[in-house]
Amino acid sequence: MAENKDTLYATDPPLGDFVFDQQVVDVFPDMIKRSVPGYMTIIHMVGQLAERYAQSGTRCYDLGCSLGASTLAMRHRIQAADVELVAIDNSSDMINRCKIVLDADSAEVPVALRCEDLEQSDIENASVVVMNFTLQFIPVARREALIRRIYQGMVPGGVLILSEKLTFDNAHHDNLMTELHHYFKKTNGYSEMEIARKRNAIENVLIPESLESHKARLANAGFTGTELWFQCFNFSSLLAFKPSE
Ligand SMILES: Nc1ncnc2c1ncn2[C@@H]1O[C@H](C[S@+](CC[C@H]([NH3+])C(=O)[O-])CC(=O)[O-])[C@@H](O)[C@H]1O
Ligand SMILES: O=C(O)C(=O)Cc1ccccc1
Repeated sequence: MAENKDTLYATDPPLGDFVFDQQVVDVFPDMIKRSVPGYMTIIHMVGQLAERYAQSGTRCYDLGCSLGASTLAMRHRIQAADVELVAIDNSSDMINRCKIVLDADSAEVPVALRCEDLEQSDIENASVVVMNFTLQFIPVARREALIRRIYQGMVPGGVLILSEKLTFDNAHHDNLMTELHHYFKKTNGYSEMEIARKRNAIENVLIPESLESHKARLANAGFTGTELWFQCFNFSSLLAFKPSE
């Protein structure tokens, strides 16, 4: 499928709050690659991690799957027998396009695609759960309940891969990371105007937290061995484990 360039914030009048609608779907692969440093590395490693941690007879979840990048990476690498992938997103525009992407792929692991609010979804018998830049869109006060439900739905020895945009408690470091991220976007062809408008559009929608807050929440829910395995500026990915019995 041809990849359309993201020019959503280049045109007047500027769009309102950011939503995952058809306009975003049409440019999403280009948008996320030019906006999230390390995105392709993280997707590649999600495949490797799923290969290692997927257990026979269990499910692997992609929560906030968008166009299914993590689902496809897992589907291409999982070797364990009798594994089902479950890809969930609450944007029907995303899910409709994701179905086309998955149908065009011939790998064998079955995928159940669900258009659901992941705060209401059943999560059961999961050996791998991926939340790749999705928790950041859930209201902060409801994040703990969701992380607990994920933990309850996992099998012993299961892994959660949690990728998030971060804030930093030190205001100087926080500004620096934001500047470095914006410079990354500039080098990827976004204008100062596009960067500023997108920043406004996501301000009330994408709420980043500190690494310490994420680690504390994961520990409260029962996860152990939480490690930061990837960071580029204010974009990160964590591994968290449900202990083996
Ligand atoms: N409550 C919710 N329930 C279900 N889905 C939701 C909810 N809230 C937001 N979403 C969905 O979470 C996704 C977040 S994008 C994930 C990228 C993908 N993981 C990727 O690896 O390419 C990240 C980004 O664009 O920064 C969108 O598709 C939303 O519709
Ligand atoms: O674009 C940004 O500035 C971001 O922080 C990342 C992002 C990527 C895709 C959708 C929303 C936010």
